[in-house]
Amino acid sequence: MNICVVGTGYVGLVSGVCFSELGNHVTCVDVDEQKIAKLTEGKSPIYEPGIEDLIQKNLHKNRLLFTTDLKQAMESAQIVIIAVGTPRKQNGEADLTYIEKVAESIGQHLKSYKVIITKSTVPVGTGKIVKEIIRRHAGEVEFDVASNPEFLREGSAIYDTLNMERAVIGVESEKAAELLIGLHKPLTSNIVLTNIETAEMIKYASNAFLATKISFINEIANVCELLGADVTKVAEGMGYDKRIGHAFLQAGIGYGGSCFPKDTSALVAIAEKAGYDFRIVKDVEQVNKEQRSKVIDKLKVALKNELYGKRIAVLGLAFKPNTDDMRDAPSVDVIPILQNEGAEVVAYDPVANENAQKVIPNLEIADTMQEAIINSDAIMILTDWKEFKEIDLTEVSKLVKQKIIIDGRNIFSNEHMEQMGFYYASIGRKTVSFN
Ligand SMILES: NC(=O)C1=CN([C@@H]2O[C@H](COP(=O)(O)OP(=O)(O)OC[C@H]3O[C@@H](n4cnc5c(N)ncnc54)[C@H](O)[C@@H]3O)[C@@H](O)[C@H]2O)C=CC1
Ligand SMILES: O=C(O)[C@H]1O[C@H](OP(=O)(O)OP(=O)(O)OC[C@H]2O[C@@H](n3ccc(=O)[nH]c3=O)[C@H](O)[C@@H]2O)[C@H](O)[C@@H](O)[C@@H]1O
Repeated sequence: MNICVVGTGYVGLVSGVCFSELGNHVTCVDVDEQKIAKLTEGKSPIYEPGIEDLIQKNLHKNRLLFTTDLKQAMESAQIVIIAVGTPRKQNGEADLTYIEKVAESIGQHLKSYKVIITKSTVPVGTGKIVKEIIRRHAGEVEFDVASNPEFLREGSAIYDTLNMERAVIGVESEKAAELLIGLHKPLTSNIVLTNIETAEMIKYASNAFLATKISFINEIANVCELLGADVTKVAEGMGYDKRIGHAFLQAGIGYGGSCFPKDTSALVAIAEKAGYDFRIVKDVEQVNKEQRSKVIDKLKVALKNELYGKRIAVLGLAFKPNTDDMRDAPSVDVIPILQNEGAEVVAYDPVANENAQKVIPNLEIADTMQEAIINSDAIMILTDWKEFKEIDLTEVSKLVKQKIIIDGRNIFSNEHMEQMGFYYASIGRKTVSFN
C-alpha cells in the first residue's frame, strides 16, 4: 500500500516507519524542515530505542521517504494518516489548530479517492469536522474519513506498534473499512471496527482509565503511609487478580508525559460540553497534581525543613525511562520549587539533559551520575531509569555528604536501604531513618 503520514512527531514517525517495515511505501511529511533534513539523513529527532535502525533500513530499501511537500506525498497514496499534535489549550480542551490546518491542506491537494485517517488523539466529533473541511476544499473528489487512534507508549513505541494489542478502526464506509483492516491485519487480529465517534472515545477512555489506575494506587499509597502498610506489596497482592492485573499499579510521583495530563483534561472538557460532570477523572487529575509535591515534603522532613544552601542531586528528568521527552515531566514542577527555596540543584538524566535545559530555567546538569551526587545533601529520584536501579550504593555512600535518598519511584527496597545505612523515603512505604 502507498501511505502518506502527515506529522513526524512520535506517533507519525513510529507508525510511518513501522508501516514501511511491513513492506508498505510510506512518505512522511512535516512542516519542520530541520526535522525532515535530519530524517532524510537517517537520524531520528527523538530518542526511541530501535527507531534509527528501522529508519535507515527502510530508507535504504526505498520504501520510506521524508519530505515537506504534502502535494507530492499525497499523489500516489491510498491512505493519508494525520498525526499532528493536539496540545492542551488554557481551558483544558484539545487544541485542534494543527488538525484543521492539515485537513485544509489535504483538501486542497486531493485529486483522487483516498481514506484520510486521524491518528492524533482528538475530541469526539472531530472526524466530522475534518470531513467538512476537506469537503470544502476538495470539490467533488471522492474520499472517506476514518478514526484510528494510537496506543503506543514512548520508550517501547516500536515494539508496541509491531506487536499491537488491538487496532481501533472507526469508519463510515465499507471501502474504508476494507482498506484499514487490510493495513492492520499483519499487526494484530484484535480489530475493533466501529463508527468514528466510538473510536475517538475509545482513545480517551483508555488513557483516562490508565491514569485512574495510577491515581488510585497513589491514594492507596498515601493511606499506606499513614497506617504502616507497604503499597508495593498491596499492588502485588491486588495484581494477581486477573480482573485487576499488575500493570499501572506502580505508586510514585504521579503520571506525566505528553498524553495522560492533556487527555484527562480534554475528556473532562468533552464531557462538560456534552452537559456531563466527569467527577472521577477530575479527582484523578487533582490527586496527580498533589502527588508531585510529596517528594518535596519528604525532602523537607529529611533536611529538617532547611533547603537553603543544600545541594540536591536530582536523578531523572524525563517523564519516564527510555525517552528524552520532557512534556509534563514531574521534574519540571519539582526542580523550580527546590531552586526557589534556595537549594542548589544538580541534575542528571541518561538522555533528557538537553531537552530539560530548554524547559527548566537555570538548570545545572552534571555529565555523569557520579558528578551529580558528589557532595550532595540528598539524592532525589524522579525517573525510574534502569541505570539508577543498578547504582552502586557503596560508591554512593563515599561520594555524598549525607546518605539521604528521596525516591519518587520506589526503585529500592527498604531492607536494602536499611542494610546500607541510608535515610530512605519513598512513596507508600515506611521511611527508613538513620539508626
Ligand atoms: N506521543 C505519544 O506517545 C502519543 C501521542 N498520541 C497522540 O498523537 C498526536 C501526535 O502526538 P506526537 O507525535 O507526540 O506529536 P508531536 O507534537 O511530537 O509532533 C507533531 C508533528 O506534527 C508536525 N506538524 C504540525 N503541523 C503540521 C502540518 N501542517 N503539516 C505537517 N506536519 C505538521 C510538527 O512539526 C511535529 O513534528 C497527538 O494527538 C497525541 O495526543 C497518541 C498516542 C501516543
Ligand atoms: O496516548 C498516549 O500518548 C499514550 O499514553 C501512555 O503512554 P506514555 O505516556 O508513553 O507512557 P506510560 O508508560 O503510559 O506512562 C505515563 C506516565 O505514567 C507513569 N506511571 C505509569 C505506570 C504506573 O504504574 N505508574 C506511573 O506512575 C509513568 O511514569 C509516566 O509518567 C499510554 O500508556 C499509551 O497507551 C498511549 O498511547
